[in-house]
Amino acid sequence: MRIGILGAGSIGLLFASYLGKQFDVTLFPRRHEQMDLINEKGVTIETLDSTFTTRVRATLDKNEFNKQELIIIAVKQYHLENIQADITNIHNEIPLLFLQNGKSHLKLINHLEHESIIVGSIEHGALKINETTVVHNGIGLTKLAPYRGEINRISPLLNWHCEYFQFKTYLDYKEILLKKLLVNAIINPLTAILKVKNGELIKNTFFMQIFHDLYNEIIQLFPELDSKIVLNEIIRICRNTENNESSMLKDITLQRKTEIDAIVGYILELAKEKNVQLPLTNMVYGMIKGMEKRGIE
Ligand SMILES: NC(=O)C1=CN([C@@H]2O[C@H](COP(=O)(O)OP(=O)(O)OC[C@H]3O[C@@H](n4cnc5c(N)ncnc54)[C@H](OP(=O)(O)O)[C@@H]3O)[C@@H](O)[C@H]2O)C=CC1
Ligand SMILES: CC(C)(CO)C(=O)C(=O)O
Repeated sequence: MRIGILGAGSIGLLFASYLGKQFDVTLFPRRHEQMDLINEKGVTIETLDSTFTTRVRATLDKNEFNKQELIIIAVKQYHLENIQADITNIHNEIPLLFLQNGKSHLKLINHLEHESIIVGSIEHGALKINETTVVHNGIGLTKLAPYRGEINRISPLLNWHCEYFQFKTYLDYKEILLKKLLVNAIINPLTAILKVKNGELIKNTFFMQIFHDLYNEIIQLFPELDSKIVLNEIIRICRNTENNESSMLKDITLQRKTEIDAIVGYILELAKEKNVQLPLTNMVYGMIKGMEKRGIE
């Protein structure tokens, strides 16, 4: 199966390293410099117990999209607008897989005319440390569900077994995205504000109290979910990715824009519609927006 990966950041490199062991992978980075380095050195991954390099191709040639049998979109939410035209030009019969945190990408996806669109929720922790190297800091699942069309179009991927890199399919994309939204609404801003790795949130009793308070405030918006089960899932992901720096902490450290609007902003919009006050969530949102502004100025 020929797989194209659009975006060669933490997640793009993570997917390329594992999938490149089994499939014919082409990475589509944004910059020439990164393309050359990937073509020269391959992609190296550091896992808990080993380091290995996978040879994959990298290109900036967008015509190559249409030679793929699956395109994985591994850019941030706020990059999607810039690549919307590229995605629209991909032939409609090529399946697309979107891996973004948050839920804002659903608006863009809805406008696409592709026959098969899959959305994913990643529970791995990954950190790009240079243009060709990623550290796999937390082993988790990638949950996939069809947004439109048949998920079986990517059955070679679904049937492939790799111990540290597993996929599981679900029927209801709304449920997996909503649960992941809650994971990111708690872990990402708190780790970015407190400047701690994910595991610290559940090891430090004071941080854990803040975690619970924020969670209890947000979960009231979603009476359809079992509060205890979701809480345990968030704690499980924190534990599995204990050594990871969340993608939001990474963005704040590098003074980049974060995905706060697609995650916490989305929840605040929903609260407004439901006429529910979320003071803690508002505060957390303001803190991240303020830190972002300070970084960008
Ligand atoms: N990292 C993690 O542990 C996890 C991340 N996620 C989610 O996965 C998604 C990707 O995150 P992550 O990999 O961490 O983000 P990164 O910021 O590490 O990577 C994003 C990449 O997209 C590239 N990019 C931006 N615009 C373009 C473009 N026009 N063409 C090609 N490439 C482009 C950037 O290139 P450049 O370097 O040139 O700017 C960058 O390499 C996010 O939605 C995130 O929330 C989900 C779970 C875990
Ligand atoms: C799974 C988790 C919390 C890993 O850090 C993540 O989604 C992120 O960092 O964005």
